[in-house]
Amino acid sequence: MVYKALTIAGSDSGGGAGIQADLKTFQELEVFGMSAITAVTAQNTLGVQGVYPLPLEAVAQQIDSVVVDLRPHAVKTGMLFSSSIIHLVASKIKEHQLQNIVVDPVMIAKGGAPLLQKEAIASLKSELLPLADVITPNIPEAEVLTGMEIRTIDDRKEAAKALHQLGVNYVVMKGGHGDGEQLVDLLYDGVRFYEWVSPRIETKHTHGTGCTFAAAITAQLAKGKTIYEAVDTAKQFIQAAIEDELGIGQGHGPTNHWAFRRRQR
Ligand SMILES: Nc1ncnc2c1ncn2[C@@H]1O[C@H](COP(=O)(O)OP(=O)(O)O)[C@@H](O)[C@H]1O
Ligand SMILES: Cc1ncc(COP(=O)(O)O)c(N)n1
Repeated sequence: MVYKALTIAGSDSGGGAGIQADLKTFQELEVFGMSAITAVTAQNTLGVQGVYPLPLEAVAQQIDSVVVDLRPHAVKTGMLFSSSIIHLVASKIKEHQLQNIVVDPVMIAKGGAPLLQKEAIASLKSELLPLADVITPNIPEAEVLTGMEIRTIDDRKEAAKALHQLGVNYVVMKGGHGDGEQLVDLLYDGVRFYEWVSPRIETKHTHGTGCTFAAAITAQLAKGKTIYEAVDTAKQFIQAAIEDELGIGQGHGPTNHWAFRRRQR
């Protein structure tokens, strides 16, 4: 059986985040990766130098081309940029009855460049989240989506419940932006919370961690793993990718997408 996953996201010319991170991660986890590009960014480890959204027709056609011929077992969304792209992606998910939808609600790049227009947040909540099986916000994204201030682990749990109420089946709240030496990632399935606690790795090379983590979850769901198993593997994948740093670029470098595979030997 060949498992297939589609990423609908922005291109990162620097290769560490976006479409490039997703495809590399799918490949490392032995899932055939396909893409529909929403926007092209000129980007490197120092920041985002340019953002060029594609015409809606181009985004629609890429999704149609992939789905009619190569139907994916799971779909990840990343940088969607505008409310019109979000509306389009939501309608394509419905039209093609796509399954295992993982929404990474990308809003800003690590350096602060906006990857989602402010006015698009309402469409993200009302149109895309009700179709999502999984959402993978970091803490600032969860704050924007819920309007809540998140300080404690209990705050995170309240926010996860609020996101679940928007129609998402599984909320995976990433803990990279919390403080302290321990990092806590949470999974909420509407009934129970599951926690992954790990030591914070001291490094500036975390460009693309969110994309890579969500892509690993998507790949595992494409293979039919449960959400718990998928998050568990994604956690090991991102831990290895951050630990075995490549140290390339002058700024915030990419993670190491082949580290997890090498550790399996
Ligand atoms: N310094 C770090 N050490 C270990 N794990 C990290 C570190 N930074 C992020 N992670 C992990 O990487 C994933 C992405 O986290 P986060 O930084 O919160 O998301 P984003 O990249 O979207 O801002 C999470 O699983 C998080 O726990
Ligand atoms: C095209 C694109 N998509 C997403 C991100 C977010 O990256 P990060 O995972 O570092 O927050 C990015 N920098 N560029």
